[in-house]
Amino acid sequence: MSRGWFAVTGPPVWHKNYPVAQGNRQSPIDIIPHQTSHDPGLGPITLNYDQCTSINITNNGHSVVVEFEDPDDRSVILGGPLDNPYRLKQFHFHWGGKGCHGSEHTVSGNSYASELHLVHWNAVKYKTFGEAATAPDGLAVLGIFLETGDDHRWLHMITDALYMVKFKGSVTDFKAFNPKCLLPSSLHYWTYLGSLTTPPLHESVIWIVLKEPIIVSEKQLGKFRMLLFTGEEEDERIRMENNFRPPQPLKGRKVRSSN
Ligand SMILES: NS(=O)(=O)c1ccc(C(=O)NCC(F)(F)F)cc1
Ligand SMILES: [Zn+2]
Repeated sequence: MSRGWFAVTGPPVWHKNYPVAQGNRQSPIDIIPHQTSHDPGLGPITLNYDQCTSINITNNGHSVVVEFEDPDDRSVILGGPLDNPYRLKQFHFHWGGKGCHGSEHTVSGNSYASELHLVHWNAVKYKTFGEAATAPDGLAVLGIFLETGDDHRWLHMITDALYMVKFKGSVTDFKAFNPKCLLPSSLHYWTYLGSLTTPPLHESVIWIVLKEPIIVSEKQLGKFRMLLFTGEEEDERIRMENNFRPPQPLKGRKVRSSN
């Protein structure tokens, strides 16, 4: 079947401009639960999001992103594999085409319908997000799988805003949204050292992937597919879908399990 636009301009050709695409700690990966090591020293993660300040929602041509104010430690992730608190910067999603799965990480070769990434940065050791994004312990991304089933009671707050950011480069206000409403009931996780999954693919991410997916409806997921990869001024309208990178070689890395 014809590989989509993202598959032609996307992952298979990234290594030409970003040789790190073939590096030793690339993401995503296939997580094989029984091959992960349970590390009793690995504590629980804590998400202090109650004082978070969301700013806007934007279509950056790769995904739809909700950005947060990060002038202080008002909203952080801490604990687990992290030595410092990491500040919430943004969250975004990856998804498939109609009926196709679209998560980035897979579990025993199985992919989920979609994957939510909450991106945090180490403001203790680095002065800016940009600096942290190039450091080996600069970022911590919390990955949450989305599985289709009933409507998610809060996801409509995001999907209702998507028509405002249909075109690449569009942005609209998105205040007072707390992503805590998008978490599953369990915070049990797998963790490993990896990278950004889109160019420049910096190997700067401590990945924390939750084991329990959240449930959203096919209808809600379908609204993400009305977004476009292309800008308002472009002739060709290319639907934003299948914006996920496939799993990358583990290269001997250990995946640890919280329990
Ligand atoms: N899909 S992901 O791995 O969570 C992911 C998270 C963040 C970024 C990002 O900020 N790129 C811009 C930067 F940092 F300047 F390179 C890209 C991908
Ligand atoms: Zn992502």
